Amino acid sequence: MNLKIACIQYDIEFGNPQANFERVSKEIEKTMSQHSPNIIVLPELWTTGYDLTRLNEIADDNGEETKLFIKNLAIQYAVNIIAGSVAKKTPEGVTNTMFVFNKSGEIIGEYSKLHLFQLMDEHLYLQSGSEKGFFTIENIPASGMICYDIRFPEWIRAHTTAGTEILFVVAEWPLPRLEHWRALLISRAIENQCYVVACNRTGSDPNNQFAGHSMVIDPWGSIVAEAGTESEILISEIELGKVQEVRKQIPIFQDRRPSFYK
Ligand SMILES: O=C(O)CCC(=O)C(=O)O
Repeated sequence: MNLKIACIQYDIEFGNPQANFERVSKEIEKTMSQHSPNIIVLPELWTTGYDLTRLNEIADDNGEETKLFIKNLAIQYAVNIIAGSVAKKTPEGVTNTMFVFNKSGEIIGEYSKLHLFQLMDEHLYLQSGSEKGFFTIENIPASGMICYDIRFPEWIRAHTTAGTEILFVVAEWPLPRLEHWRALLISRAIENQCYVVACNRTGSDPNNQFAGHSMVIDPWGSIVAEAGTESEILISEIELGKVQEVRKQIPIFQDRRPSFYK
């Protein structure tokens, strides 16, 4: 089975959800008319950016506005959407949360970032999630990860030992650590023998310049597609059969010795 995937990497407007909703609506319209993918992926915190000090004002109450907006687009274009992540206001605080919609507009996944990134003050303004990132998309077991999560191979392993074949990563990854981004994503694909589909943002905010370089990597670790540092729609086609092929050729999931890893 082949799937066409579009990662929409763009320059998020700092602290301006309305402008970002409008931008994403136009980008999805363009993506669908030019490429008709099966799945669209957006970056991390795409409604607000890292405007953390104003989250109380601009975070989305229980994610309701985002969910309605994405649901309508998914139905209108009959497309699955990994809706990056957004600042979701809950009674316990604000989480950095991914919503996943299928092409009928049903919500099929929700994941809140587990590892908060202290270098960008996330721990001061955000609450960590506590659930795994599993969902099933087009009958394929998949998982969502958010940015800093990719530095924790044990977290990702907890998803791939349970069957994940595609790892969707959404990010606001800064340019000075571009080579970490590339190396970590390629490593996660090789060691887990899964597809990695990673969507990063471009541009800058008052504190950081971001790397772009959204990437799609196959289970052998080969790069299927990679964007540059500017805004673009990165299109790729993935062949799901490759996951089982690679897992058969080098059977790491059978050869693991977890009793020695404690
Ligand atoms: O780990 C890194 O270097 C970047 C992480 C990050 O920017 C984030 O989690 O938002």
